[in-house]
Amino acid sequence: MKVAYLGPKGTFSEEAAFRYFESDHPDWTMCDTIFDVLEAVKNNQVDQGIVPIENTIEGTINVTIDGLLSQGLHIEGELILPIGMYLLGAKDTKLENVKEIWSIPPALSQCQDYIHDLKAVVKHFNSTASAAKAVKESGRHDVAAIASEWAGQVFGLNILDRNIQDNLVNHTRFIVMTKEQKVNANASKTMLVVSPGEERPGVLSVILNVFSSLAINLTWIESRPTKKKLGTYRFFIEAELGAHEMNMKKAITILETLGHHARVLGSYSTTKL
Ligand SMILES: O=C(O)C(=O)C[C@]1(C(=O)O)C=C[C@@H](O)C=C1
Repeated sequence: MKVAYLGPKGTFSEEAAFRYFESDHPDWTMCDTIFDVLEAVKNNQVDQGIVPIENTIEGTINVTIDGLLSQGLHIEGELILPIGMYLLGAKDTKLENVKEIWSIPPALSQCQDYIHDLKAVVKHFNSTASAAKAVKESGRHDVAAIASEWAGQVFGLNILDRNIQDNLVNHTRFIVMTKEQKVNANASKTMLVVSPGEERPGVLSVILNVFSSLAINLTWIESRPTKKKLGTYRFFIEAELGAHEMNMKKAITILETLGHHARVLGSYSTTKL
């Protein structure tokens, strides 16, 4: 089995991948960007890919949910990983001399208060670990990376500060994706994307009522623009019920009867670490 994740060595995605597939011993493929992971699954270069979808502080990772649709992928599993952000610098770098902080945008957003207090400017990288690698290679003492403690060890950087995220309790939810949809009779959740049949007042509340009337609990909802016309959206809805369950099948049938388009993006269970 081949599995792709966001590299280089030392990313949070790597930790998520290693822990999720612990006993499977897959062949690993490291990709340069989150989108490249999605594309590797779509192009059959790998059997599965694991990518971040949501963080406690930063919220939704849009490249993931937009890419799920554009690449026609399915969700097979989910893992929730605790995240501690570390400020890492080259040997002899002093915290008071750090003027620039490098990392991937979701990681920078998770540490906004800290960066503001430090009055540092930010520079975007494709991952926390690629930022850590660049700090090491730069040889500079006025820059630091936000990354994991493990990335610090991989690239031989010193810890300037630890747990610098805005909220101490911080998690990122990762999803495991495949190209083909598989039926999972033990799934406890379903992710749907619902495109309203027509834009009219209260359309979202009509859609949500379908779930509440069947006593289906929703765990996540995100609206994303259709990218075709300003003010038009589709809704990602995650429900706490497997797609094989009678009530979930009913909900989908009712949504379709009401003229909405409902597509199952996956049905899966959660692994919380
Ligand atoms: O850059 C990494 O280390 C990643 O695995 C990506 C990512 C993300 O984009 O959310 C994953 C978990 C953390 O929330 C921060 C970064």
